[in-house]
Amino acid sequence: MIEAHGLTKRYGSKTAVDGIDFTVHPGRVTGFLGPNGAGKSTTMRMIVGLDHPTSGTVTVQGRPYAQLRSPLTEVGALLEAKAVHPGRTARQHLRALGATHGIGDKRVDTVIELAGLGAVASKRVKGFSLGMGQRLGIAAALLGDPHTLILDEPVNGLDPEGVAWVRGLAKHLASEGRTVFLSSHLMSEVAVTADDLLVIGRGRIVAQGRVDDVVARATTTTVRVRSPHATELAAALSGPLATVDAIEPGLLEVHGPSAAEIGEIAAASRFVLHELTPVAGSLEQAYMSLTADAVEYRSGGDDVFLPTAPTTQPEAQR
Ligand SMILES: Nc1ncnc2c1ncn2[C@@H]1O[C@H](COP(=O)(O)OP(=O)(O)OP(=O)(O)O)[C@@H](O)[C@H]1O
Repeated sequence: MIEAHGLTKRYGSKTAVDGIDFTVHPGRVTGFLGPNGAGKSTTMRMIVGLDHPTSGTVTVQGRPYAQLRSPLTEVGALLEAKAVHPGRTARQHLRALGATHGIGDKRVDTVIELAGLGAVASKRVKGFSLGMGQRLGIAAALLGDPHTLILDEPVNGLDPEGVAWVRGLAKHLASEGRTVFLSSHLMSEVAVTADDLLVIGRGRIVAQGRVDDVVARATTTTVRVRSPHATELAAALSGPLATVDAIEPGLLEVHGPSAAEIGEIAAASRFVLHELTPVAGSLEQAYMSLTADAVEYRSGGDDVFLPTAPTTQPEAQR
């Protein structure tokens, strides 16, 4: 379990993490989401003692990282800025790490195989692709068979097989009762991997809880309604509490009332329904809505990619 109380980190005048409280539970995968610069890496670095809080505390199994007796066997971390000697091979790197904790070659070989690095274990790390480097970082995090895993963007640079591997691995580790805390910008991946969410924006927690609950609170459920009486039904439904979009002839998307309420209204007017489907909001929609006010580095609009309109008429039209 990871617990933070009033956790704060300031760099000069910049408050990277602003007095946050959260709990990351064992036996679950917790996704850590937030826009660029929101404070995710800083928070993770504080959990593993690479940064010191300006104020507040963060503990793993009730203790600050610095007080853990055998850190590598208690907390495994994959953080972006990892120190890997480029001249070492993957196996040498893992053996050197293991040696600090009395972890033997057998375990090193196990994590090499687990991470799919068998074919390149004797190659120097400086020749590694981004994805191979990620796999090595994950192998290092697993080396001590820790009860808590902190993974900062673990799927960054991985091929589809690697992404699926991380997904399965995270779920498997959680099913063994371990605490798995991972950050990602890939909403589709988090949606299928995480049980819980912690969403941060500008250094503050903007949402936390079970994925389904966070999504349900941050989005509205839309109901797809197919009916030969769509036009009349749309008129009957429209009001201050409902918005109705006509998608195509005979198909409506209704925002506001529940499927049951729509069914009742349709029945009262004897409108036949061919479909009545609640469509839950997506994690991406929830994320966009939760962090809308917290995005510091926003992309330009679509128009920046579009060619500018010609200022002169083409020859043929003159
Ligand atoms: N060592 C540092 N010195 C000064 N400012 C820092 C330092 N580390 C982080 N920051 C600032 O703290 C804020 C939070 O950064 P952090 O890297 O934690 O964000 P993040 O959520 O991990 O972002 P990303 O998704 O882009 O990785 C940013 O404004 C960043 O510029």
